[in-house]
Amino acid sequence: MSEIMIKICGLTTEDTMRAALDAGADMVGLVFFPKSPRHVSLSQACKLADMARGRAQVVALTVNMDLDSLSRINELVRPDLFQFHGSETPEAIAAAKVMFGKPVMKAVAISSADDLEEARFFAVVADRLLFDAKPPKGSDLPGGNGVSFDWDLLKDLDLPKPFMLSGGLDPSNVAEAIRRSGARAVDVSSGVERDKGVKDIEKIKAFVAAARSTFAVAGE
Ligand SMILES: O=C(O)c1ccccc1NCC(=O)[C@H](O)[C@H](O)COP(=O)(O)O
Repeated sequence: MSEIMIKICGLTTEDTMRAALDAGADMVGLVFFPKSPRHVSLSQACKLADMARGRAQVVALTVNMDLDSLSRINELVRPDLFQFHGSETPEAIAAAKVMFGKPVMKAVAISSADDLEEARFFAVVADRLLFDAKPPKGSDLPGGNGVSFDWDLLKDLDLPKPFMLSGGLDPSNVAEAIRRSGARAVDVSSGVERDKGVKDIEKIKAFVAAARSTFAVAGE
């Protein structure tokens, strides 16, 4: 496995999925949230997941979804892990983990050091945490808003589970974000798009290259 883990989230087309896989993404995210411009139907998701299987981990991203709907995604799409990006409780996350027997990642919205305390509750049940910025006021989306938070807050963070950094990353700032936060895993959506919900192949390649080269420089 690469030394920096890279997730490209919100892929909706075969071309952009192929670009993410060819660029060497470790994880690819499929969004199941109808309000999102990146929402995929179950049939689209099955096709995209089949392309990725064996090349990258397929992440099913959901927001406050009930167990029946999660089960349908699990059976049909067969993701490698679930990402919960809503206000799911630790109990709901634990229930899904037991039911599906798969790793789960919980998104935690950060705007100040106090928010990191919430992460400690989720670190008990989730396999990984994903730190994202709080959504701007009035946003319909709990994530994928292209907004960043103070990366320095994560420096020297002592948690029993690994974390992934997300929120407002792009090819031009991912290097600095990795250096300042100490993250060993990064996630991007808007920062590799040319329009809201429309991924850009060149930006995907540039993001993966920038994240990987940063780790090599930082590790010297
Ligand atoms: O991407 C979405 O549309 C989305 C919708 C609902 C919940 C979460 C969503 N995305 C979450 C992600 O994993 C994003 O990659 C993460 O929030 C970073 O997004 P961005 O700031 O746009 O890179």
